[in-house]
Amino acid sequence: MINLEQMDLILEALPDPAFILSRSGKYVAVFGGRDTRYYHDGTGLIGLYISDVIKPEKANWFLEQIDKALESRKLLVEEYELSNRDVKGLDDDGPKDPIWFEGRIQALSFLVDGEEVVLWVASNISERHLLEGKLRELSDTDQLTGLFNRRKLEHDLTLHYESFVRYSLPTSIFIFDLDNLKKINDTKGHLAGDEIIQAVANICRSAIRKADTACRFGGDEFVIAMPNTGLEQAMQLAERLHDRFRQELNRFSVEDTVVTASIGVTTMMPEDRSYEDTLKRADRALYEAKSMGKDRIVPA
Ligand SMILES: Nc1nc2c(ncn2[C@@H]2O[C@H](COP(=O)(O)OP(=O)(O)OP(=O)(O)O)[C@@H](O)[C@H]2O)c(=O)[nH]1
Repeated sequence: MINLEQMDLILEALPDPAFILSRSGKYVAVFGGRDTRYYHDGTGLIGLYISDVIKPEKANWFLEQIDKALESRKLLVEEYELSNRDVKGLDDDGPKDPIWFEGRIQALSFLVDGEEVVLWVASNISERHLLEGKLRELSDTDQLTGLFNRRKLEHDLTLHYESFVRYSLPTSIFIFDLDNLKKINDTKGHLAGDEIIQAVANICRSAIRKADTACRFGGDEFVIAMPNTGLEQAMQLAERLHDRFRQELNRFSVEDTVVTASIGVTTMMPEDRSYEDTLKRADRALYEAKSMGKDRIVPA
């Protein structure tokens, strides 16, 4: 049998800190989480209230989670970021960078000073969080150019289409395809072609706003999605981009062959049943630009 003294030692040896918190946010007790490579010592918080030590917005979030766990009586699992600078009264020993925590919050079946309480176990998941972020970035990114890939474009367009349906916020789209890349590949080699594709990506990156999604759609085809942008404004941006391609891709010319871009431009319209309809219209405009002799912009 484990005696009370041993129970205390077990609680102190818990790898992750376990807080007992009251409904009003009082730190009633803190156990475990003693390794300063992972955690700051939380014992100085005992007797204080969350709202005394954490800024109001974050403190409110903590209080809401306590409420939720007390109401549901079920295990609540939440991820959050916190640094020792966010919490008054913690000492400097412990990780310097903000920590990502997974909080596991469970209502307890007794009162402390007449108040309901929860057990809040806070596990440091910073490494996992970082890895997840890197994986997300990799799965959204085109390797050659660093632009977004088709998967990310489709994700963003789904959200933009919802905004369009709900709030009539228009999203415009360019779809463009390089002209004559095959000739450069065939005469100067595939690496020269890669360099052109990268140069195009750099131009796109420097021309777009933060909210826009520039994506390599495949091969020598690119798409830019611009939320909150109508057709007229999109046409102006397309002209500007097209001019820059003309100026900056000139240096890759081979004999009389110049790499240019054919661009189809459109915007979401009420008859579009999904973002795919918008993309298809832009693609038809691109096809028209190609068949009219390339190196031009066609709106649809
Ligand atoms: N170097 C390089 N070439 C690529 C890459 N992806 C696609 N291409 C080439 O891009 C060309 C695309 O085909 P097309 O669009 O028919 O070729 P194009 O000469 O641009 O023809 P037009 O669009 O009609 O002007 C093919 O030659 C592909 O091999 C890539 O990642 N690197």
